[in-house]
Amino acid sequence: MSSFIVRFVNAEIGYDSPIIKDIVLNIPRPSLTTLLGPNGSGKTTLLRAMIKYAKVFGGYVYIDDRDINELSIKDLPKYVSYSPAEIYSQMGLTVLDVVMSSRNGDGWVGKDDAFMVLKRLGIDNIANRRFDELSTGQKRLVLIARALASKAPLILMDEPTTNLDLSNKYRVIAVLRRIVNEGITVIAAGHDIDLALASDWVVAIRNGEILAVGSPEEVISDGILSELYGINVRVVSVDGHKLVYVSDGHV
Ligand SMILES: Nc1ncnc2c1ncn2[C@@H]1O[C@H](COP(=O)(O)OP(=O)(O)OP(=O)(O)O)[C@@H](O)[C@H]1O
Repeated sequence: MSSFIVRFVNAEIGYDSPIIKDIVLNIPRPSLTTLLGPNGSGKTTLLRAMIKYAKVFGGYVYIDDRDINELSIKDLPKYVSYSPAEIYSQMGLTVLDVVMSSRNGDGWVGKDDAFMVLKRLGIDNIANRRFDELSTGQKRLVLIARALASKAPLILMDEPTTNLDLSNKYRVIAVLRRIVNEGITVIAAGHDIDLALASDWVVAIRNGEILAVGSPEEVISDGILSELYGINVRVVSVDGHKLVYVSDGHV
C-alpha cells in the first residue's frame, strides 16, 4: 500500500476542456489537506476529479493506488466520500435519514451504523430532528457524519467551515482533526486560513496550477499568499498563532 492515498500525475482536469493543467500532487495518508486559492482557481474541480464528476483529460489520478479511470461509479464509495459546499435542504428528512442516504461499499448505510457515527461526533441527540430545521453548524456536522458513515478512507469536503461562527468553525476543525487521527484522510477546499493552519498540508492553487505545496508553516507566508491572491498579504504571529491580514486593504 502506497503511503499516498491520492496521486495526481501530470493530470489535466476539467469539464468540456481542461481547467487544471499538468498537476503533480501526492496526498499522504492519513492527513488533513486544505486546498486554498482564489475563487474559480480550480479547487472544487480538483475535488470533483476524485469522484469522477470532473474529467481527467490527460495524465493520471490514482486513489488508493487505483487509476480513477478504472474505477466504476458503483465502486467509488469504497474509496471516497464527497461533501459539496452547498447544503441542500433535504426537505423533511431527519438527521438519521440524511446519514442513511450515504452509500458504503455494500450499499446504503444502515440505521445502527448511522446512529453510531452520530454518537461518535457527539450529535446523536439530534438524530430525530428534521435536517432542514438545524443551524448551519449542526448541518455541517451532520454532513461530516454522512461522509464518515460511508467508511471510505478518503473524505473530500468543499468549504466545510463556510458560514460558521467562530465557535462552530473550531468545532468542525476539531472534528476533522479527530477523524484524521482515527486514520482517515480529509481533503478540504475553501478560503479559511484557520482551517489551512490546522491542516497537515496546504496546497495553494491559482489559475488551475499549483503555486505551492507544503506544511502550513511553509505555505501560509507573506510571499505565497500575496502571490496567490494578488494583493499584499501579511502574516504575523501572536501568542504562537499565525494571523493573516491585507496590508494595503482599501477599507
Ligand atoms: N460544471 C462545470 N462545467 C464547466 N465549467 C465549470 C463547472 N464547474 C466549474 N467550472 C469552471 O471551472 C473553473 C474552476 O471552478 P472551481 O469551482 O473549480 O473553482 P474554485 O476554486 O472551487 O472556486 P470557488 O472558490 O469560487 O468555489 C471556473 O472557471 C468555473 O467556471
